[in-house]
Amino acid sequence: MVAARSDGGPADRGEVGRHPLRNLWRLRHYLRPHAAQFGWLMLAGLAATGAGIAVPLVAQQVVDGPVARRDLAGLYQLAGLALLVGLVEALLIFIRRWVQSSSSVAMEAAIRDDVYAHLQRLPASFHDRWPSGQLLSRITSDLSVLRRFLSFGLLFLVLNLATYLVVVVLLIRLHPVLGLLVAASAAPLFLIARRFGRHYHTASRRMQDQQGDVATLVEETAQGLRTMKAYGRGPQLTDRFVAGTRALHDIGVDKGRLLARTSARLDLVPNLTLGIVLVAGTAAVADGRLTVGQLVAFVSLQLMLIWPVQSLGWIIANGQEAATAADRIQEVLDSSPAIVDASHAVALPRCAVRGRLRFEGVTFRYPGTAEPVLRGIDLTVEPGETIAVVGATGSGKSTLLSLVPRLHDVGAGRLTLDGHDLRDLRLASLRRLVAMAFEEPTLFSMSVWENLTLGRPDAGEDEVRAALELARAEFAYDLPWGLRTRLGEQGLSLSGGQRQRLALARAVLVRPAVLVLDDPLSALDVHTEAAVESALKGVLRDMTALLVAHRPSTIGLADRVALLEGGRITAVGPHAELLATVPGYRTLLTAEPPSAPPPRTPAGPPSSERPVEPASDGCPLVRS
Ligand SMILES: Nc1ncnc2c1ncn2[C@@H]1O[C@H](COP(=O)(O)OP(=O)(O)OP(=O)(O)O)[C@@H](O)[C@H]1O
Repeated sequence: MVAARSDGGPADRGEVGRHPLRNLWRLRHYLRPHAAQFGWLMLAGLAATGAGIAVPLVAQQVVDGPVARRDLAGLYQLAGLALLVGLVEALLIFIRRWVQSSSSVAMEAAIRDDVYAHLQRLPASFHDRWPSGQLLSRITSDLSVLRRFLSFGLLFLVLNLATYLVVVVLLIRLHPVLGLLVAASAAPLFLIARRFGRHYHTASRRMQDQQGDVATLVEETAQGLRTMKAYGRGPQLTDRFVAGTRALHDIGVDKGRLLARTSARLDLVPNLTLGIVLVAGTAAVADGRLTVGQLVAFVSLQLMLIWPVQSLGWIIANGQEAATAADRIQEVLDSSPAIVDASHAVALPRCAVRGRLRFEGVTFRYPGTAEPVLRGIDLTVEPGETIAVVGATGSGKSTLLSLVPRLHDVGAGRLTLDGHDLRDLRLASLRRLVAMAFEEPTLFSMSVWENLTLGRPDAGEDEVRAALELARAEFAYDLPWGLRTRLGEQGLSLSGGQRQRLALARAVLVRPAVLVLDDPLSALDVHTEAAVESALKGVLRDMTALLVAHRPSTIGLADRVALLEGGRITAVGPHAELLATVPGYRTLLTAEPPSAPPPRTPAGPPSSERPVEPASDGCPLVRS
């Protein structure tokens, strides 16, 4: 089973039982556009219920009238009436179903669209914490649960309550004492239902969370299939999956048994009252206090309560699942998109931007972590200048770059473009001015053309061709359908280097004011890398660029280098100067060891006498 997390992610699962219906109620505005349709379907439902209730009353008239008097003509009349009532009921049920299917599906689609749009607004830090399987299960299965509740649960809750009330009133009118007895049977039903609702809410939350965890496992396995196969970890992953599905199975069985126990208890109540009514009713007929027709009507009406009571368990279960689904959906909708446009934010036209990028005392810490990753960063990238950010693994290079398109916001200090604090610019405008290419590029399962023009949907064929040439990505024309070729999920049908080149072409195509390149050439062979670099040189001349580089050849593209050590910039200057004057930089770029190696201990045992310890597979490991 996937472990629960407590970092503000999806597994902060302590909400169960506090206000079970609050979040369901908060979704009511989705009903508003369909209020008229719902009104009609409730009306049709109530009318159909009324027609159903009328049938026993007609039966009473038949028994006490034509049957008692042996009046065949009267019998035909009442039978015709009963038939008409039955037809009207069938027609109303058809209308209700017709209306309900379209409105509930429309509501489901509206909520789904909003959740998806919200997911796009949420910052990168949200997606860092939430497993995608949890999001997937919320946007698919939880919404289906809600739809089922809106189309069946809610409707039958209202119809069954209405049936119960009307029937009880009619029963009291037919025989006050027996009618009140039936009315009183609502008390144990209420207690059973309340207890069931509480337990079932907890069980459905566990079930729906577990479904999300299992979806995450499936998604991880699909994405990491190559790694899994390469390491032969299939059986271990299968074990994790089986444990997850077993947990799902166990919770499902618990839920099923809870529902079965409750249904049995709920069933017992109307059957017991029916038994009492039959005995007492027959005695009343014998005493002449009740006619045979009235008894037939009483029993028929009482039988009409069996289904509402029997279905009560299912309706509560459906309601609780919907409440849980609403909780889970609201958890996503309630996550605030921390990075949004300020009310005073302005848009900068591309032609008005020179591209002076300045970090002023920038500090950044990831949410939920104690230590800042970047501290007091001061760096200016002049218009048209290229700065390479160089640093050891984990020193904060990617984090630094991610602040430029505001994938994350600075904690302290500020980042400016031509003197404008980035937080004073409209996000859409900023992201048109800044283009980014990552080391691990994401391509979408759409055509190569659509992937390339993601940031410039209006780009013409010549511009796309130029961008592809610059990124040495002309191979795209040789794909089976050229640029119309649809890429597999995440572009995995291409090699790593091909993906990187397409992503680079995509970034360049935007003609940004600031180009941010997070080691985007790492997967290229030396010849392709050299070709891309020589082409990039020309492009970088016209724009401000910040690039993460590890290899001296890529660093060669930069006018200056900023050395990032432990989240601080410790040196800035031309590559040759840093190489000559900064030992830390030299160490990073050359094979030179960080400091003089410790002298070999003369007394140390020869290698053949070094301690040997067994590894987990039983083979010896030499500790050096
Ligand atoms: N989403 C995140 N949440 C919490 N910590 C993170 C997150 N992303 C990165 N970090 C931490 O921030 C630090 C800097 O990471 P970053 O990816 O910026 O380093 P880097 O210099 O780009 O490394 P590399 O050269 O290996 O790509 C690391 O210690 C990393 O563990």
